[in-house]
Amino acid sequence: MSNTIKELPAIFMQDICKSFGINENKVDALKNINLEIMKGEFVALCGPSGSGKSTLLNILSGIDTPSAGTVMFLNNVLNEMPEKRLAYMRSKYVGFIFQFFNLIPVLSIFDNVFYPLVLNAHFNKKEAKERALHFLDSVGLAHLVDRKPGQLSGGQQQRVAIARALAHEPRVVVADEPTGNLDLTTGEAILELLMKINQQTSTTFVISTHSTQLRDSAGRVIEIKDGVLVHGSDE
Ligand SMILES: Nc1ncnc2c1ncn2[C@@H]1O[C@H](COP(=O)(O)OP(=O)(O)OP(=O)(O)O)[C@@H](O)[C@H]1O
Repeated sequence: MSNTIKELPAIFMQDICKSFGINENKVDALKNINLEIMKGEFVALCGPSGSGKSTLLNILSGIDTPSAGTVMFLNNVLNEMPEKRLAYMRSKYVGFIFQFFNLIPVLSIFDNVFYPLVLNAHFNKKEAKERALHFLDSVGLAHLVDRKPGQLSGGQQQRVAIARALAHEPRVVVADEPTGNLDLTTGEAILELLMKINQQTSTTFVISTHSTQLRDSAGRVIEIKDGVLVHGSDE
């Protein structure tokens, strides 16, 4: 008998369906999705506009709940979890990166990373300060911490968002078109940074993208079309 114990996936989805609206307005955004993503994977989620990428990311990270099926995140069943525990799971184990950065414009770069650590991840102020400075340094922004987001380039703002997403050392980073608002060269630099972090920390990355470069570099490509996985699923 083999002694090999199969590693549990970071994310497991079984027969996931998600519908929005009712009657003639009903949209079946996800149809019977089956998917496993292992710890440390770097996954690109590709598909045309409206194919269900954001919906899939929202469900696997506990932002939204499925209409049917089972979703497990780090061995916790998410679909019936009370919102309070879901919020705890998200703040502790997930880092989010968005297309439009979602930084708070009135706060400094430092405070954009520092406050979520104190308010959401419940670090004390000393540790939050050390972490904020360390992660801003690791994305090459130590010299800009006193600026406001509006005083940075798009690529620099996305680096702040990456530092914010990583500063609590999440198990999974979910990025919804992180290079979608950046020029090609800046997008490539951001992609390289994400891949470097993935290799150094074995944090799991799930990234929705239209970028061919990201698709070519990812460890695995999952393709979705009209709410159905057409490539890269577990069936
Ligand atoms: N809150 C909602 N209410 C109603 N319909 C929704 C909602 N969110 C998404 N949809 C619909 O679900 C389908 C999938 O949308 P989703 O945003 O997941 O696509 P996407 O692949 O991320 O698109 P894009 O690349 O343009 O961001 C679309 O038909 C969309 O109109």
